[in-house]
Amino acid sequence: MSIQIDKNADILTPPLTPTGTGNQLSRSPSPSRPQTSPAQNLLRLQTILQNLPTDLLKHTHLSRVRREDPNLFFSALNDNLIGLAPIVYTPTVGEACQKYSQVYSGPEGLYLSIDDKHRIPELLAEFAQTLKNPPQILVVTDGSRILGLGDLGIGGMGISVGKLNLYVAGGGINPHGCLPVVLDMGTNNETIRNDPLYIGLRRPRVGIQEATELMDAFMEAAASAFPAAVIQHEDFYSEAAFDFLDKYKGKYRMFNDDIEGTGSVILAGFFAAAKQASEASGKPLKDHKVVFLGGGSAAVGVAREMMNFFKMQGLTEDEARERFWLIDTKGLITSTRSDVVSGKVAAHKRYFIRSDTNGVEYPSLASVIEYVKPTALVGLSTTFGAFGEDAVRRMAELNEAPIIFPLSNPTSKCELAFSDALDWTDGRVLFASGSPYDSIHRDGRLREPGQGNNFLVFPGIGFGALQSGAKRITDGMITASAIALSEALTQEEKKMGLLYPRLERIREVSANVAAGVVKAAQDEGVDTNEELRGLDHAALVEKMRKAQWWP
Ligand SMILES: NC(=O)C1=CN([C@@H]2O[C@H](COP(=O)(O)OP(=O)(O)OC[C@H]3O[C@@H](n4cnc5c(N)ncnc54)[C@H](O)[C@@H]3O)[C@@H](O)[C@H]2O)C=CC1
Ligand SMILES: CC(=O)C(=O)O
Ligand SMILES: [Mg+2]
Repeated sequence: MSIQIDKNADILTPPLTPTGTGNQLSRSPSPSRPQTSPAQNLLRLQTILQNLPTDLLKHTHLSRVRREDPNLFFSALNDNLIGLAPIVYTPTVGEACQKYSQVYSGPEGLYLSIDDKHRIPELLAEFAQTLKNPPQILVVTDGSRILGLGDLGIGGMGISVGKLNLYVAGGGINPHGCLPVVLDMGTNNETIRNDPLYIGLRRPRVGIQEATELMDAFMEAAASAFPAAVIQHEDFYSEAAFDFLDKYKGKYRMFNDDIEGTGSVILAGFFAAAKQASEASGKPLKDHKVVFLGGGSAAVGVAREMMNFFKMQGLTEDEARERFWLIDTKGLITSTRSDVVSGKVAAHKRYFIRSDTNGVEYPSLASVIEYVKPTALVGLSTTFGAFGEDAVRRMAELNEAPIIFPLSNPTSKCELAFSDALDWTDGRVLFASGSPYDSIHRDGRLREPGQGNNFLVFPGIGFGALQSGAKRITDGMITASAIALSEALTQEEKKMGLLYPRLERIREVSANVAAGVVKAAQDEGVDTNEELRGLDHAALVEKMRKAQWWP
């Protein structure tokens, strides 16, 4: 398959109208068309959504609305983000990616094929000419690890679109500056490959060498065609994710959302949770012990970023690393495990290998909990229900306020449901999941689950990088995004014991995150926007708020 360019829908939304407002609502009404007001359109859309029987149908209907009338789509999202985020994003976006070819109704972004790897610059230059506005944010995936659902091939386009929906709704990026991209490198998922409706390449996924050739060409051509844009890498399988991040981070204005965005959001939630847990136990913050179920891009990215928590408590790097225990399908990652001894263990796991287990192996979560006696459990294992009743009850015996973050997406892959977490810990759990759960009334009190999902930071990271004109997205900018998110909690939210700010305030929170990112870019000397220099946090937040796009 070659590049697909739809000149009317080549970017998340249709092109701008001649009046430059980019939406249908502002067009002069045609005498032959019935009149309808924006308020009526919004009410009509809400009514239609209420009457559609499944979340997938709501998702596909909303996708169509976004392409036809972005102003209406983003009005609806802003009006009810809590209700619609689970439809346009996780969990429903997972099903939409799985069934992408079955419900496909037209191009939503840029589809590039491995077959075209030798003419990527030419294709991107041609594509750039069709755009009325240069893209500001590109979200690119190869579809190889979509949420916890595995290789979905070209269906990965759905996740690029979903992320950009939240860039607009949550971060205030102009939708006409959003470009979703999927790189079609084949797929190892035989079910979708054999589906007669599949619209991607019907062949096994290419190896890492060929994938890197396409990525090299894409990164170079995208940075050249859209020099001001931020490029977000999304849902690459873990080995590729780390390889690409290491290779491009120092060269292009890019970041990896699963490694760095997730690292940031979980560091922020852990600041709040560890403080509450230590207040309950009387134990120092530096004594927290964190067990991860999972050793992929998300787990290693989060553990790496959470090292900053312990360094801030005065620990050295080696001491901070000692606070983490990572479990993968073969058990606790130890220096004596056979794949480690033979050198076969994936490179990204090596940093967290435990070499203090005296030759004893810990093959299961239960055995690691007994050995470590952790204060926190983090799930990034793609395994539904992996935090079972015994493990959770044991965490509640060991801790006054156990920290349990089942973060795998979508809900069908989540390690622990919120209701079970409350039941099995007598309500003492400090909880955050990757996909949303409803609040629960318990013991006369409303318990609100945290949503530890990178959507709380990536819009601010991208927006801050854009506004500061950052040449690169540094580690310091990522950590600053986490600190800004944790500091965005209001007194009332803290009093309620929340780990994250409420979603209703996402625009304000994203402006705070972006301001933190801008300041870090300035401190690290990678910013180019001189106008923002010398401003304090409040003034930067004000600048970010004013720069946000509204429907
Ligand atoms: N909440 C959030 O914001 C985010 C959540 N995630 C979620 O994290 C999950 C993992 O993503 P990646 O690390 O990129 O995937 P991955 O597939 O590379 O990693 C999964 C890891 O879990 C391990 N694993 C699988 N089953 C296991 C089991 N039963 N017991 C112990 N370990 C097991 C595997 O060995 C592997 O190390 C996905 O579900 C994804 O949706 C990813 C990014 C952000
Ligand atoms: C949230 C996200 O980025 C993921 O689950 O992959
Ligand atoms: Mg992701």
